[in-house]
Amino acid sequence: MSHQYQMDFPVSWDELHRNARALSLRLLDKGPWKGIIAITRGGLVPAAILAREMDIRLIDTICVVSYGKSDKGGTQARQGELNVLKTVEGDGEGMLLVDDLVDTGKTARYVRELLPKAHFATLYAKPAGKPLVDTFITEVSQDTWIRFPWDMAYTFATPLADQEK
Ligand SMILES: O=P(O)(O)OC[C@H]1O[C@H](OP(=O)(O)OP(=O)(O)O)[C@H](O)[C@@H]1O
Ligand SMILES: Nc1nc2[nH]cnc2c(=O)[nH]1
Ligand SMILES: [Mg+2]
Repeated sequence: MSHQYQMDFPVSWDELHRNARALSLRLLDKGPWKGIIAITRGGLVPAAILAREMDIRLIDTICVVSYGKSDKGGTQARQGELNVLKTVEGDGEGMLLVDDLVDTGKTARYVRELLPKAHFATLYAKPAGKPLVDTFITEVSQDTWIRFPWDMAYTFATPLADQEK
């Protein structure tokens, strides 16, 4: 987590599932959809839940790597380049483009340019990226780092009274 993030926002599997179902409900009303394009890797789990809820069988991916990883395993401020490993054909018409979140909007800007007619949906949005998303569920502040359940493990928590001041 880089210094620009002051707050930690851990998301449980239950919470993620609930949010993904809420997103499905919103998107069902806006369909019909031909298929889903998941933005790897973060969009993969949300895409699987949406596909199940909306009975969508056609799932494609845009595979991107964002450079600028921090030594804590998090992602630094998005100054780095996007390395595109796989893209999709067409203009995205009738397709749902899915990611877990928008932060600075760098990834969103790239995929929107690539697929201008796709409907871009995320579970979480921060203010800088929000204008680039068509549908999202939960807004968090720009200085919040979201921790997804696939990045976490159950571990011992030191009692507050024993923690160093
Ligand atoms: O709005 P931005 O500043 O572009 O940030 C948002 C992107 O960052 C995260 O992906 P990341 O590049 O960390 O890779 P991952 O999905 O493989 O974990 C997240 O899944 C979004 O795709
Ligand atoms: N896990 C995670 N990845 C990100 N990439 C950009 N912002 C975030 C965030 O808040 N959490
Ligand atoms: Mg991602």
